[in-house]
Amino acid sequence: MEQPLPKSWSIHTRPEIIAKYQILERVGSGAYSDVYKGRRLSDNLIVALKEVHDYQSAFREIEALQILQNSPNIVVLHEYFWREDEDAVLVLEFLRTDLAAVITAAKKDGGIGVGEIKRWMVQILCGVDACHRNMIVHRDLKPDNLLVGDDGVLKLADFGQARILLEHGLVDVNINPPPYEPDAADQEFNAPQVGYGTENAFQGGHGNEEQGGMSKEDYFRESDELEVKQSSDETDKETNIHDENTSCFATCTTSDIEDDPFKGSYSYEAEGGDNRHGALTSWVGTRWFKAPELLYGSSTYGLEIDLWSLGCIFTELLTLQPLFPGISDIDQLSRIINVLGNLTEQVWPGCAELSDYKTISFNKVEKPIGLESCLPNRSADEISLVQKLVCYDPASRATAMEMLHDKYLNEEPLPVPTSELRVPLSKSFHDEHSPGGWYDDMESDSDFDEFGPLNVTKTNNGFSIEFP
Ligand SMILES: Nc1ncnc2c1ncn2[C@@H]1O[C@H](COP(=O)(O)OP(=O)(O)OP(=O)(O)O)[C@@H](O)[C@H]1O
Repeated sequence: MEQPLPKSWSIHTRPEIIAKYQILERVGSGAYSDVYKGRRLSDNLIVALKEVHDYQSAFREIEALQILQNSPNIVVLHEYFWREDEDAVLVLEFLRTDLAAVITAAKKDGGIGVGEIKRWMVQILCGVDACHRNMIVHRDLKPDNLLVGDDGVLKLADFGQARILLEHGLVDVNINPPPYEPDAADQEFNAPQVGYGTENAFQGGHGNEEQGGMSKEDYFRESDELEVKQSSDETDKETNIHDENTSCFATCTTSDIEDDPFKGSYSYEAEGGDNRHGALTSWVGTRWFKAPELLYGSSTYGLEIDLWSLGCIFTELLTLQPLFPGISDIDQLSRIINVLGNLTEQVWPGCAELSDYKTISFNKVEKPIGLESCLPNRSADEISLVQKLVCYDPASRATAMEMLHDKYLNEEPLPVPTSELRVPLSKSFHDEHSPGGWYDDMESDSDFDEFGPLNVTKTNNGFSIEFP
């Protein structure tokens, strides 16, 4: 009988991984992961090895990527390694840079041409459309999570916060067969199998953005039907805040001011397991790209939160500046209100039902500055494109599919071919995309990283680690 592999505490000592991959330098880390460049020993293919230290994040990323594998603008998951009590390691296609680096480089290079902007937008929209057709809400769209290859192809990545709002079969039973057969142990959560998933596992076919058109109404109605209300208002001490930049007074609860940095960016615990029909947490996403319904604590949001983020990303492509660079959740809302005006039932019927609507109130903004002021020197079509996404009422936001048909993207100057996109040679460390700068400063979980690549060899007693 085959002996089970010994459990290891680091990617460098995982026999099943080092048997297939040479682990090269660490190329990035996030709140719950470390990412290494790797080389597949069988054919020298360069890959990214993403070691995910959080169970739920790993679960969600694998599940979403399995469904989206046929989509050209979604990062390829070659295979994954996951055994009980160990971190999951995802083997992803390696993409050298990202849209944040493109924007940073463009600041030095005198901007991005309109044809280039349009090609970036089309690629982002194709990726988001693929997600939304499969009822996957990404929940953390931002330039850093839009990876770019040397050939200019852009791919959505970092699905650690993604949620599937419907069972796959409900979208279209014929075109979206379940990507895997969970074994008995996994059925409770309908989880990706803990074990090894390989490219072969994907051959059964998955949701494809080129198939299975749904009307916008169906697309969103099905999402709406799943929305579940959660009343989790916690009464807290009232405080007045004055935002210097926006001259906007807010009355709110103290819980927001003593902003837990994690609240602004990540939390999975609030949702528990993978209860697709349960309430959703509003503690997702990165603040600058966060839709107002999330900032007001909604637990009943849908795919539209991604559309708001898209509007913020598109504005940044057009102006090379973040649209709403808030320094706390209250500051974030205050900036939005200064631009769009006060949030009322007139502009968004039903907004008073948002869980924090009554606990956060802003003084009346007599003259909102309007999105056009945030897009100086941009055309009316460009402003209108952003306005279709950055609007209060989620139901009014244009879908990714509708945006792909937008006049702006289909008229001269047309999107340039991907091969003509200027791709920066290296990935800059773009602090401006780190709200508060806190997560770039976070220490890595990997104890080896400070020492660079290590020589790890198997001995009779375990492993020998040689520091260079
Ligand atoms: N496929 C890839 N190819 C190259 N680099 C990658 C790849 N995936 C991730 N990275 C790098 O690793 C970093 C962290 O990855 P990712 O954002 O997926 O992890 P995360 O823990 O979910 O991060 P975050 O805290 O930003 O949500 C990325 O910013 C990127 O620099």
